[in-house]
Amino acid sequence: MSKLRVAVLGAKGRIGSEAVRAVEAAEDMELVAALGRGDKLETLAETGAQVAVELTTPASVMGNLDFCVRHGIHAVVGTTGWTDDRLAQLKGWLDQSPETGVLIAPNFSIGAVLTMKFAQIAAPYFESVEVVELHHPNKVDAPSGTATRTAQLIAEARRQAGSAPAPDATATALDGARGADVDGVPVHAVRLRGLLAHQEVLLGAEGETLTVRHDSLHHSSFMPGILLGVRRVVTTPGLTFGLEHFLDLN
Ligand SMILES: NC(=O)C1=CN([C@@H]2O[C@H](COP(=O)(O)OP(=O)(O)OC[C@H]3O[C@@H](n4cnc5c(N)ncnc54)[C@H](OP(=O)(O)O)[C@@H]3O)[C@@H](O)[C@H]2O)C=CC1
Ligand SMILES: O=C(O)C1=N[C@H](C(=O)O)C[C@H](O)C1
Repeated sequence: MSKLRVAVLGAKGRIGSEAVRAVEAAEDMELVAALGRGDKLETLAETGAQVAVELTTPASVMGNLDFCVRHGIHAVVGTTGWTDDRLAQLKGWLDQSPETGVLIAPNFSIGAVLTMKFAQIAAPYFESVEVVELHHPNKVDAPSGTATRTAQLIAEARRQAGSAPAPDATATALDGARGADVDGVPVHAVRLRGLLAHQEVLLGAEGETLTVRHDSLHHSSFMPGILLGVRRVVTTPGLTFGLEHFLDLN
């Protein structure tokens, strides 16, 4: 069986360098390119890359995906910063290249994917729900992509169930004190030396609370999800948003 030809973009970064090692260690994959900032994207075509693993920055990701999709190179994307406008632009590119697949995974770790699922299930059963994400202080975006997605999924679950808005009597507040409002769900971001990537979903009802917490303690937690994404994206044309779709959780 021929090996999947894989490239990593953002190969010198925190998660990118771990992904390079994971692809090199995977028996069914061959690392054909490891690109950093300033390296030519043409290398992807020249080396015959079938899948690009995109782990750069919100400022770089769109240019890289434009190139990949135009060249029929599938992509597995962990980079954050996804807005409705960006997703619409990407879908437009994919319409012009209907055999190409792109997976965007707000989080590649199984625990984080399950946290999102559990939060979605629990959200309609509690009056109050808030999300707290905690990350290393080198992270450039807030709130995290995972927390944003979690809040969107919670909001959708509550909408579908006809849940009332969460109670909150706050009449005065300093800017930011109640967090960011993501689809009506407060999301709080902590940046702390010593942390990597952590999230708590706090749910409250009369007389009880439920906390769903996940901790990524090392970048290795993201690698099985990235490798699964690479294996599945080559046979999944179009846009897939969320690793759960490749885990058959839906
Ligand atoms: N989905 C998931 O499970 C996870 C997602 N992430 C996300 O992945 C992204 C990267 O995170 P992290 O590794 O911590 O960040 P880093 O800053 O450590 O890494 C990003 C790397 O990308 C490089 N880069 C920037 N632009 C380009 C470009 N155009 N082409 C190639 N390389 C480029 C940077 O170079 P330079 O240093 O020169 O700028 C840097 O080496 C973030 O958006 C983060 O949120 C992170 C962990 C898990
Ligand atoms: O920047 C990080 O480190 C991470 N980014 C992703 C996010 O924003 O959700 C995934 C994980 O939280 C680590």
